[in-house]
Amino acid sequence: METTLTGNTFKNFINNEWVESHSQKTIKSINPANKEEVVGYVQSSTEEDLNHAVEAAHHAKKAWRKAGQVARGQYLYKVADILEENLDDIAETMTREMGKTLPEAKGETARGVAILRYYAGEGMRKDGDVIPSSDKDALMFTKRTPLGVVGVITPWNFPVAIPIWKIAPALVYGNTIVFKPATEGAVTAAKVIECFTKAGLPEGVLNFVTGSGSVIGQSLIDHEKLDAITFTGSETVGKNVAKSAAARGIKFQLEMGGKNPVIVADDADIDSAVAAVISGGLRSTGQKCTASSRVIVQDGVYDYFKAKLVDAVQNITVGDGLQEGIWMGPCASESQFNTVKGYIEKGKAEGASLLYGGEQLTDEEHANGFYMTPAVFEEVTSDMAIAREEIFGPVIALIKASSLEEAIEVANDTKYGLSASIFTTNINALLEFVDDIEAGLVRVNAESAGVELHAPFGGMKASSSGSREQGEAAKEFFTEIKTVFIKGS
Ligand SMILES: NC(=O)C1=CN([C@@H]2O[C@H](COP(=O)(O)OP(=O)(O)OC[C@H]3O[C@@H](n4cnc5c(N)ncnc54)[C@H](OP(=O)(O)O)[C@@H]3O)[C@@H](O)[C@H]2O)C=CC1
Ligand SMILES: O=C(O)CCC(=O)C(=O)O
Repeated sequence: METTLTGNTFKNFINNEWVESHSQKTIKSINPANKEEVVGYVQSSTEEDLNHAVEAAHHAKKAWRKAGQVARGQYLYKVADILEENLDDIAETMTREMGKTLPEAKGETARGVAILRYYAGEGMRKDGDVIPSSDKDALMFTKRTPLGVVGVITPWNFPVAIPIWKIAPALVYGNTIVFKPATEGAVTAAKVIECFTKAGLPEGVLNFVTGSGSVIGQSLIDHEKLDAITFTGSETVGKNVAKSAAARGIKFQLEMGGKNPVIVADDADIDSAVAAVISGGLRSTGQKCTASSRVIVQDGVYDYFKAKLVDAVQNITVGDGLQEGIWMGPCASESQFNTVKGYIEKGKAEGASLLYGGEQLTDEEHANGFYMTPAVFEEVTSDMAIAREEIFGPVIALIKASSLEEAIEVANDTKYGLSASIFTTNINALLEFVDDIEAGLVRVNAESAGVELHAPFGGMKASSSGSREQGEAAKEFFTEIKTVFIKGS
């Protein structure tokens, strides 16, 4: 990739220029597979940098709104092509920066390309409806209008897909942006932003500022010229984002944690259920908000399912995600590794039984990385921390249930409600599940993770702020509706 960015130091992008922070300081991003390796340096930005970015977005908003939806969509087609040309480099950077395996990183980057093309197409779709007026001589219609300057705060676990599924709809519907990525994924994010910049967006339309969440993130939300904020990350930070945004009366959208259940009924296809729990629970080292973390198994198949699951988990290869043959990479950071380790200890202390894994790998090949073997607990009860709190790591908790009703009750016994899945061949059971489960994503004979870019994405209860992202749902957040009534004089 051409270096509008210098070497492995990545700058902020403000008003169409790559600029250093006023702090003259950078933050080091390291490889979780090998902590000795520096992936790059990003700017440790100040409030002053952030203010420049918001001012730039504010000045650009009128012209961008007036550019029209069709023209805005055309930019996104260009970005998609540029991202596709740079897919290998960006995917490799993602693997080196946050640890997911290269095939997963390539898949995610390709998904970013597809999301861009989907929203590019939105450029040519309707932006309002004609509604018959009770006055026969009048014309009444709705017209969608952008919110203005939108703040985008994203996590590190999908450093390409999540920023794109927020930025692409925000842009096509006419908003300008200040984007603050997770520090842990900021080098990858800078490379994604470079694809946008190469498409020739007008000055100030897309601004990129890296730095500490508590400084840059909070100042962004509190900025008087910010018109809306979209956030994905932890529940703790999300709640604070909501409080600050509500205090200022701006629109906000939050996607936060999950404690996603998978029910395995007595009549399930056990091989499919095992494969789905492994993929849903352990892909990306369990670091997905949609990850399967509680597996509620009916007692008729419990022992058979458990034996097959443990057998399959034992075969998982853990290592550097850039290497062929590695199925699961390291935890994304030392702090994430310590969090997971803490939950393994808590699980044991609270009386759950560790069937397999949960061990730090310290041999020569793994000594420099944040590697943990995938863990499977049994005898887990709903009151234990490992059954209640989002771990965001490779930990599966098995819970036994004696009936479908009990399984659904246990599944719903959580403050979260993002994704839930059931494995059954009984139509009545699946219909009951679809009806009774408290989750935004309801999956039958499919893993709890896995998101379709053109379908609404989001959760119930503490998982989201009630709104949905992606597909057509994005339009609801990134626009407001004007109802226009016109009568000739
Ligand atoms: N739902 C999901 O998809 C995700 C859930 N999580 C959950 O959160 C836990 C912790 O992960 P973590 O990365 O620390 O998540 P955070 O919620 O801390 O980070 C998410 C984003 O918010 C930013 N941020 C941090 N503090 C503030 C603040 N006060 N105001 C505004 N923005 C802020 C972060 O910046 P910075 O990186 O600079 O701190 C990052 O860009 C995980 O273990 C997991 O349970 C995490 C990631 C994704
Ligand atoms: O399951 C997925 O593909 C997306 C999950 C997600 O959005 C997240 O973990 O933040």
